[in-house]
Amino acid sequence: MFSLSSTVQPQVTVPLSHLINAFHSPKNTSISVSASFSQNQHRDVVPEHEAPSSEPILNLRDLGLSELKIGQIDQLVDSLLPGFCKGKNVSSHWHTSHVSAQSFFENKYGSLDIFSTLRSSCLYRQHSRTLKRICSDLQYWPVFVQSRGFKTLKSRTRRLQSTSERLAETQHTAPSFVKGFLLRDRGSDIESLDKLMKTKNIPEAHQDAFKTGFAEGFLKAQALTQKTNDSLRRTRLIVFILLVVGIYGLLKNPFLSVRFRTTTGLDSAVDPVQMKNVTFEHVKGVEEAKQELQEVVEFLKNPQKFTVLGGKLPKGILLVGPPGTGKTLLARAVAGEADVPFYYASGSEFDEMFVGVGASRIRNLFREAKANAPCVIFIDELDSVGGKRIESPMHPYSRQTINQLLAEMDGFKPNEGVIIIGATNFPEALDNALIRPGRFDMQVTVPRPDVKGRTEILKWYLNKIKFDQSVDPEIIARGTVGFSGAELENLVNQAALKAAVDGKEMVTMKELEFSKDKILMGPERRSVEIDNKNKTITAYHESGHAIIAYYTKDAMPINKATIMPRGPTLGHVSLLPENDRWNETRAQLLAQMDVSMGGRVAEELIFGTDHITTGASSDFDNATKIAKRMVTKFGMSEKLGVMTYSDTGKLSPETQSAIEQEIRILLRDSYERAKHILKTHAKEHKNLAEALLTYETLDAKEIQIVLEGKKLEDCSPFGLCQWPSSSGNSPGREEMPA
Ligand SMILES: Nc1ncnc2c1ncn2[C@@H]1O[C@H](COP(=O)(O)OP(=O)(O)OP(=O)(O)O)[C@@H](O)[C@H]1O
Ligand SMILES: [Zn+2]
Repeated sequence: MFSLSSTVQPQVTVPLSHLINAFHSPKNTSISVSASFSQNQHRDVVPEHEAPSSEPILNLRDLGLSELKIGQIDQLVDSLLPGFCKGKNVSSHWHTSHVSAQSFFENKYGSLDIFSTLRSSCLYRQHSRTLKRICSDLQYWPVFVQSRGFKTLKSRTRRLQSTSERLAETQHTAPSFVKGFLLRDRGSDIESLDKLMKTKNIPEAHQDAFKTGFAEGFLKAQALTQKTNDSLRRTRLIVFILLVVGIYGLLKNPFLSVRFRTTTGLDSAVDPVQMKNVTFEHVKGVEEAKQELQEVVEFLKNPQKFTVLGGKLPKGILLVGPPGTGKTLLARAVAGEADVPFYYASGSEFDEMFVGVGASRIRNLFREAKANAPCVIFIDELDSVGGKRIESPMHPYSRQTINQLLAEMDGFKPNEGVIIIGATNFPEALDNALIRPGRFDMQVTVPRPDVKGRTEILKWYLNKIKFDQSVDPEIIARGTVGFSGAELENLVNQAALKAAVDGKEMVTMKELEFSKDKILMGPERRSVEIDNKNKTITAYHESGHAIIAYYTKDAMPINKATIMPRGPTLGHVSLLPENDRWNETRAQLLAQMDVSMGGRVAEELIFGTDHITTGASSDFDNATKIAKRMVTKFGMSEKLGVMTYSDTGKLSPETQSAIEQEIRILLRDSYERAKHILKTHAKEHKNLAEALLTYETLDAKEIQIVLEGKKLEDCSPFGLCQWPSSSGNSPGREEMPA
């Protein structure tokens, strides 16, 4: 007797000892997968003498029986059950057709149709009903459904053939560990042997062989389960190693490690950076701040010099100033000058949603720094960690973090060699406890650079690029009031990019002016189609501003006039103060108002009252602001006297109307002065507007040439004209009326 167990394709498993006697020696084949059975279900049916654990278990295919012929099956049955086939040579209709059916099956599936082979055997012919039922049941028997874990297998009643094909395919393509998952024990799906034999009415005589077959299958399944478990264990080990390597890689990646650090708090603060390459030489235009920090450098270099006299140096230094003025650069320079480690931390790194994470980062940072003293700890955006200790849903644990910072600052001695430099744009937002003596007790202001500082910064960054000798950094510095060091660096960089785009070999004033205007007013809008009428209005409007600026003594010198649309404007005139203005005189304020009025006055004089445009609104804004400040803040109105009026909404109606009256008078007078100048210089006004229509942009020298009545085309680059000095104070300037 033999039992059938199925794998990828139906296989027949028989007790090996019987088979070896009956047939030729076994062949090894590639993969043999047997159905797995529940150990609990079948352990009791394994005959001990039949299944020694050392005996290799093979199925028909292992034994080279996939090419089983009918005669061989009969022979097999005969050897297993002597006399079983004797005298039972019953002819069958299968006999004539099985060869073609079998070869068809082999052609189509590349393997033997074991069922048709079985059907042709004497076993089948003798017990056709029983075996037919077994064969047909086996096609739906759950033992075949080894890929039940797959969603593609929709029901238990799927046909054996398709299941086998699918599994066969998976076997070829899937890696071994997947196969392990595929072939996991499905014991609960398998009917017990006793039950099966009862329901299938197996004759008494055949039951032993059936049970033996089952036992063989069971042992086979056990061997397979062992193999699967090994492969799973190997897979888990590989996955674990990959995971460890992956996490290590993430931590080593600088960008990711920062992210990791900010989200886990598992790190030990930051790695120190040696700042040898950044010194005070790299920081320009902030001389006072550098001088103040020089003594800190001395302390870091030679702490004994200070401790001998019993002096104490501040533990913390607070750098206060607008963004981009070089606070971080200064802190780096302190570490670089002293040649000590520099620990950088941004306040926002300590701002955490999770309790204790921010505080633990502070602890780690200070622990590392103390271990490496002397050193500099720099905390950027100090206000985000050391802000006033208020409970807020946005920063639920800020109180804890700042307390930790205070504790750490108290926890080391002043002369321990750790200097903490904090930077903030909002010193007023800092917690008072943080700025008391003993903590951040030294405050250094880092302001926006003045014209001298800007010139130095521009020169520093110009020296890093190729620039033409005609470039005058001071002119750019004068036109960049309020620019920070970072903005000036950006200006030079943008000029270099522009020169590269235009295919120039070096940066000239043109590119520097271009990038300045771009930063101040937005990019050029060359693509904007402006009709001639509007262009003409713009040219006369801008010339109006330029003429007033040129002929008014206290106005700032002109730098440039253009009718190239840029940002929200259709054109503009830029004026350059000779120096940064710390104070402005009444005459200078009135001159600024007059220059603002020049645009509208020009429109009115040239095109008539009915054709004035909306283009002067920002000019009026500007002029009105100046007039209002003169009256309400600077005590420059005779009628209202030397008094400030801060909240004009709370003033009496009389005072309010008096203020309005004064402002109106100032603006009206300004308008009249501008009108007078433009009427007086109508010819120059016209020449300048036409030059602008022709050349689009004119610089200070070109404007002066036009206003002196010369033609620009006569002044070739070969020097036919004498360029006037660039001081900007034209000889034609009129005295400002009082
Ligand atoms: N005074 C300066 N001299 C030279 N370069 C400067 C100066 N100020 C700023 N820079 C340039 O601008 C960059 C940014 O400056 P930095 O980060 O030091 O400014 P910050 O004051 O710390 O700004 P924030 O307050 O936004 O942190 C610097 O790396 C440097 O290249
Ligand atoms: Zn204007």
